[in-house]
Amino acid sequence: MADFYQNGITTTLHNLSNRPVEEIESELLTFSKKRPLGLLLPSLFSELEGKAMPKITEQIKQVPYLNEIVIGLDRADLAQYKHALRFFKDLPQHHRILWNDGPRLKALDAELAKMGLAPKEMGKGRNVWYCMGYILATGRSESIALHDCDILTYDRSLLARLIYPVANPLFNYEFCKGFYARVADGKINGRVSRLLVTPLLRALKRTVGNNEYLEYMDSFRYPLAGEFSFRRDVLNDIRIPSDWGLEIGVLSEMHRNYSHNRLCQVDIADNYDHKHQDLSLHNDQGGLSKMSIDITKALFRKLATQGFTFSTESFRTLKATYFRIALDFIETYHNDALMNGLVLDIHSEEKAVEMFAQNIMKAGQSFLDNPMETPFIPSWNRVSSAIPDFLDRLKDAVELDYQEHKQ
Ligand SMILES: O=C(O)[C@H](O)COP(=O)(O)O
Repeated sequence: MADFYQNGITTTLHNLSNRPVEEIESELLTFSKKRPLGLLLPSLFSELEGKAMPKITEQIKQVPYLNEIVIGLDRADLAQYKHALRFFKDLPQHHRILWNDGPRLKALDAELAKMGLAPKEMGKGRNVWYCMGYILATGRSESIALHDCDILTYDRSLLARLIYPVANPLFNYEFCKGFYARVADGKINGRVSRLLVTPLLRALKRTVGNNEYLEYMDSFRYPLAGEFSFRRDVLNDIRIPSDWGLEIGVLSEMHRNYSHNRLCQVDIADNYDHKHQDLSLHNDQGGLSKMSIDITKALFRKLATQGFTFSTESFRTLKATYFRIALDFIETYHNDALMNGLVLDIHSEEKAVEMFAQNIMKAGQSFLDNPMETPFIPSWNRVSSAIPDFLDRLKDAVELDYQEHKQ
């Protein structure tokens, strides 16, 4: 059971009563008559063959209130796309799969690339972006939830709690971020969130000075959660990064576009486990190392748009401040773990913090070397203004793929 503390400037909706999921779902069903509800699932083909996705799909089959499910499928050849069509076939809700590697969607991507409008990197950001365009094109959903496809502890109450704040017509939220405790197998996980993001935000507050944006970011209990929900109009004017800065980038965009009372966060699960990546200590092009660089750059870029100037010296100071704060956090997490009978390996935590500290310098250097380089994908408003019928053709391409290959 959680407490009811409101931390910082973002409204927090807690789980104070463990309401039965059926009860929430029956409310959602009523809401869905006024605000049709959708679900966006960005997935890799390999996730269909993993442990999490079959269970997630079984749970979603029982969800009564969804008007549309949009699955973005990455890294699938034709046989794998057909496999995916079979995999999702029994979903009772209307659903379509964006076969991102298929010839039709690739041709559309090439058309955008010619005009400098296509995402520059493959990955979850790109996948989510195309699915968002598709949702705009179908107009079938008014409020939409998005969650990762590697959640091992998935239960359909996660979805119900995630979508509720943007589904209830009495609420005025445009966007809602999920949070949970990433505790599994007797361990406290969430290494990047705990050991990089929170201490870095605290260090930035100390070095660049207290700033409303940093306060806002720090008020999210799990800023890296891949789970969030939003009203459809959010999609027109959002610029999302195609790299690992996606989650931070989405929060930053919400900060730019809406006032605080339109944003909230919600407790969606008692615990959460997912696929864990390697730290990737010796290769900053992969694993949590690349993730930490992308995330740090996303924060620097946002602060630069607010008029802050950075230099090698300021990054050096930031690194030192971060390092001290992060080491103190390890002690806090360790004590929390001990009291709860959990395990926390101080040595691996310190190794992670040392790597993140180095990556703050790398992110800083890369920011100084290439100030104009951004991973942002253009907003759908911009694409539609350049190519007015693009969204319709995206919708048609998804439908043609489906009609051609469904069995
Ligand atoms: O949320 C995070 O911090 C990263 O996704 C890493 O998570 P993990 O430590 O649970 O693998």
